[in-house]
Amino acid sequence: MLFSEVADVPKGPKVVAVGSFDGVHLGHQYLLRQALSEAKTLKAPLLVYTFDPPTKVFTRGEGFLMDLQEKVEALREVGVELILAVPFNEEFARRPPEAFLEDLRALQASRIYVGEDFRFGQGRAGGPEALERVAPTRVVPLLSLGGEAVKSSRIRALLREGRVEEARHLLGRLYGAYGVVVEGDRMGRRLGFPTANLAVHPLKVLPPGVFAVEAEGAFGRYKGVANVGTRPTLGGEERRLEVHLLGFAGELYGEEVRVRFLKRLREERRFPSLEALRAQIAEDVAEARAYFGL
Ligand SMILES: Cc1cc2nc3c(=O)[nH]c(=O)nc-3n(C[C@H](O)[C@H](O)[C@H](O)COP(=O)(O)O)c2cc1C
Ligand SMILES: Nc1ncnc2c1ncn2[C@@H]1O[C@H](COP(=O)(O)OP(=O)(O)O)[C@@H](O)[C@H]1O
Repeated sequence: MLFSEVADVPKGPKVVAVGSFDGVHLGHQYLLRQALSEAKTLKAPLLVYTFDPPTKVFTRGEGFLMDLQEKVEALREVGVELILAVPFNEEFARRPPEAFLEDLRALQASRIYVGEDFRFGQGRAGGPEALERVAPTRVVPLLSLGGEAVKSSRIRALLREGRVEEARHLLGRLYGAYGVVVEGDRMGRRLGFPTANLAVHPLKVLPPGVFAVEAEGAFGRYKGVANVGTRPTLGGEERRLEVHLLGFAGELYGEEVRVRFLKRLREERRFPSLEALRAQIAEDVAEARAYFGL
């Protein structure tokens, strides 16, 4: 169950895990598993109290790894059933730490779980000591992999460089994006490789480059090749995510498509001619086919 207001959450004592949980990565999963296990012992439900958008997206204009729909799905996969996602805006950011403690009291928190770096309230004034005034608080140390803490910002940085395989390793799942198929410039068909152009939220972090992907929707599940970039060969400007599905023929306009990034094939480049671009895309398809064993 998903709620957006404290008052709507069912009554009764509960374990509350608080955070932005952007990406629901391995560090988040590590924290949530501990919270779920203690909830089981206490015979109380676990509530994840999260912020939409993630606080840093709002305060620093950073991109996000997951929108609320994706986050809810990932939390459910970890076994979380109760989610409170409060809209994080100007007004919420200005709330004093005490207002947040009031929320936790109203939620009847009997245990609180936060990551080591969690701060709350205006000016990040509140920390774990203050949470202890509401309920015993477990401060979970940041999980480390490869000698570095697993953090959403580290995953965002990897993705900004197109490093989807390393991001997958820290996320514990493939990185994905989704959107409704919109009309493009109708060049794909002329090139021999029709591409579904996905309307993706402008703040969604997308890895630049050409990738072997899986694509899924009401139309089925396909392997494919995707390009994330501005299409410099065609003088494009805005960022796009386009996917060509292998072995598919049909109409996709208006369909929702979800793409998962498996392997980076190369950088996007500017080609001297459409013919050179076409030849390169044919090579990308051959490389993806080999990767998938098709
Ligand atoms: C696998 C793949 C790789 C691509 N690589 C490039 C690239 O390196 N440079 C580029 O300018 N466009 C690249 N494109 C984008 C094509 O220019 C684009 O698919 C074509 O313009 C069709 O656009 P449309 O869907 O708007 O008709 C690539 C597309 C695909 C599917
Ligand atoms: N194998 C395929 N992969 C992706 N889209 C396909 C495929 N076959 C047909 N299509 C359809 O063709 C459209 C893309 O053709 P394209 O010429 O690139 O047009 P547009 O510029 O409007 O994207 C897709 O939106 C989809 O409806």
